Amino acid sequence: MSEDKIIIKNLNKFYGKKQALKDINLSIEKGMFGLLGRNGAGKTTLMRIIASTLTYTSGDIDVCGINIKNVKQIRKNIGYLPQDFSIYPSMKVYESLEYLGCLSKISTKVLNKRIEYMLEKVNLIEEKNMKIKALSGGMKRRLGIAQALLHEPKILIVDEPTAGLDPEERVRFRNLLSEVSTDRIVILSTHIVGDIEATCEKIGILNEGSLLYNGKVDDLIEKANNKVYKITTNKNELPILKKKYKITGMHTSGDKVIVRFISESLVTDAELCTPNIEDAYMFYLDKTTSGNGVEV
Ligand SMILES: Nc1ncnc2c1ncn2[C@@H]1O[C@H](COP(=O)(O)OP(=O)(O)OP(=O)(O)O)[C@@H](O)[C@H]1O
Repeated sequence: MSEDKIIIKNLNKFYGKKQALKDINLSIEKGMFGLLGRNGAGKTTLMRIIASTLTYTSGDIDVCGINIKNVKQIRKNIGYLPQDFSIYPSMKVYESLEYLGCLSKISTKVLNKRIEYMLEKVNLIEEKNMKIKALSGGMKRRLGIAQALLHEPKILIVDEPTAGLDPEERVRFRNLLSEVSTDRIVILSTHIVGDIEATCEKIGILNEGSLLYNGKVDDLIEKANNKVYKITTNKNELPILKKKYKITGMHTSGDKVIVRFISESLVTDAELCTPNIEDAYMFYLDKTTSGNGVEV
């Protein structure tokens, strides 16, 4: 049903002469959807257009049965955590949510209950009287999720949320996103492949404004089957390997270097490995942008 989906048709976006999105066709359903791409691929542009904070040049978008032109209705249905989320540093956590809730015209009676509920959910109840400037980076991101969900939207859009977080906070944040995606659409935009692997069943890969891949993570990984190898070598041999293959990982141990790489043809003196999403992403990006094409 279109009430549960975001449907994007022939979407184009120009900034002056620069085309940031090229004829995007995409359908996003309930659950976590990962939007992956290099810096400048067009992720933020797409996120902001869906969140109705940026206009598009041509095409059409339907957000849970509402046309994108109906900005007021769209905003009621969307919670957005931008890449550069910031709020008055001298405000306290609870106070800031009260302030944002008032701006969203949530009645005071409902608002206090929602704030308590959201602070529990994002694990910030003990910090509710702390000033925002005293929060850690991870806490600030979690507060960002609380503010984005305060008006109970059907869709949550999160742009590059884990940059700069320590490993424990990153895992905690990812788990929070997975939890909130059980009853809504969550779009996670990132260039960190590990964030996607841990949370998303479906992904889209953007490159220079074009959607290169749209489908299941497992199907993408399948494409790199029998193409990922591991070899133990020494530092002198490294430049030769780098010239010959696409390197996806390197681990130094004393004089030895263990190199993980992609090869389309059989490499008899290296060990074949099970691909992970990072290998598959590198393989797919390389194939589809080198002009050789990839079997789909
Ligand atoms: N306001 C703007 N004016 C002109 N060009 C822009 C503007 N905003 C973005 N662009 C360009 O559009 C392209 C897509 O940018 P966008 O920020 O959407 O990419 P991104 O995938 O989110 O990158 P990042 O991961 O670095 O945030 C880039 O080439 C960028 O330079």
